[in-house]
Amino acid sequence: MVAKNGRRSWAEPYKIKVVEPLKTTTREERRRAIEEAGFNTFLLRSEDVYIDLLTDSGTNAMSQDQWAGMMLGDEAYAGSVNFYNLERAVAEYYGYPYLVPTHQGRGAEHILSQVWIEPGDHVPNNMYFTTTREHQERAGGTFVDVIIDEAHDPKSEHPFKGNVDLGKLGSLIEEVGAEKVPYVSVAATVNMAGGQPISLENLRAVRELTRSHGIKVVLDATRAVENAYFVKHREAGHEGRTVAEILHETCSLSDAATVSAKKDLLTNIGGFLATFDEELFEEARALVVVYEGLHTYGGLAGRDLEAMARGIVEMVDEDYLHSRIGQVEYVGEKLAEAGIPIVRPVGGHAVFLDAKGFFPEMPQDHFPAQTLAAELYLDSGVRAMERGVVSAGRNRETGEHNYPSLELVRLTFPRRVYTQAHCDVTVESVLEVWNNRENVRGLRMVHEPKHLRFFQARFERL
Ligand SMILES: Cc1ncc(COP(=O)(O)O)c(C=O)c1O
Ligand SMILES: N[C@@H](Cc1ccc(O)cc1)C(=O)O
Repeated sequence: MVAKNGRRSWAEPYKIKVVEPLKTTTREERRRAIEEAGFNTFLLRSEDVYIDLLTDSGTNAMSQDQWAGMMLGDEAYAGSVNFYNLERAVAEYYGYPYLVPTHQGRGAEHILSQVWIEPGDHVPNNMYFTTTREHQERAGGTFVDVIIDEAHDPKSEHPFKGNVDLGKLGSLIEEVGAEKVPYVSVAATVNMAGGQPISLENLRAVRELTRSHGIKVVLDATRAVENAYFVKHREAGHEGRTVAEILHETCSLSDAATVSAKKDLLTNIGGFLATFDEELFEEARALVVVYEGLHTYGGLAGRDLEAMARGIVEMVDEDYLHSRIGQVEYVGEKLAEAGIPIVRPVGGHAVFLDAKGFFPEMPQDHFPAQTLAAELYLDSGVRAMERGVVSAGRNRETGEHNYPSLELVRLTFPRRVYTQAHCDVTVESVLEVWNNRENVRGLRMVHEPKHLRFFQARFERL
């Protein structure tokens, strides 16, 4: 990868002005902390964490321009100037003329699902995302996975593992009837598959196929900028375009988008639903006041809306993106060189460790990925996230665990936060756990919440 100015290095195009001290802990302190947390990294206190790779969501470092914008927050209940700044930025960079702000991504998913899904409908997705599927099912829909098979294979080097399998989509429409498919839910990039992109060619084909049936396309554009970066660098014919142009075209192939602004937009909170569809806009505006707040703030402060508006301008800066994706790739390549099983190719926001590769003998209901995340924390205080059977939850009909083929641990990189030395410490710790993997026992679940269980489930050692 070569940056705009011809640099090969992914060195950061910014310098550090404010620092937040990190605490280091002893192994004994970490043992106590992870036991108290029921071996669930979501239940650790962040002050007990050294390098926090739990998520890239809301954990970004804002720029001086964003912080300056925070001081210009217009905290009016209605018609804040910051809302109009955001509306303008969304229209310019994403292309959608209609905007409904929400407190974060799942607020937008909730409203969209309530408006467009009827009980008995089927909603095809390029793999599931936890909150997206939850809202689709709560609205009475049935989630259907239509991603290509390669996405379920950690070793496949397919450059666009986020692609929709048009055969699977076509069969679903034939089987249940187009009137039972309100929209196709397309994520760019696909979080649970390893931060993998969808190609523009595939998205265009999805658009063609659905148009003839009157089925809408909804983009989960949470990491659509990172997706556009991959399109530029991996898809033939796009190398000469800007990421901003590719983002615009991506959105133009959808009817609406839900966005968690806590990722691409380089903020700590926020989200929105944006659309070309005036009818959806009217209905969403009517619902947002019930669940989130008035339609010009959607549960956010004026200053948050301003940080989002300014983040939109920064997110398409290609030197920034080169460094952001380059950092994740650096960690992935170091791990791969050392023979650690990871999801290939390395995705946009995270490196995913293949827990089945670490513990090939461990049954999936002993929670290999949950176990691996706990071991990593114990070793160094690096916090990662389980993305396997715990995250997949239970089948609503049979009550059995859903057993996903991917049993992963996600090392997720906040934007503009950690240095190369932090990356090196992380790699060393993964290698240490890898070298000691034979002595590790799995876990038993002792507390299981009803919804999105991975957030609060508790475990004990077997
Ligand atoms: C792909 C994707 N969609 C939707 C969401 C939901 O966003 P939020 O956490 O802001 O509610 C997230 C993260 O949660 C995500 O990664
Ligand atoms: N979207 C965020 C936060 C989140 C994490 C896990 C979830 O299953 C849901 C939301 C992320 O991917 O990190």
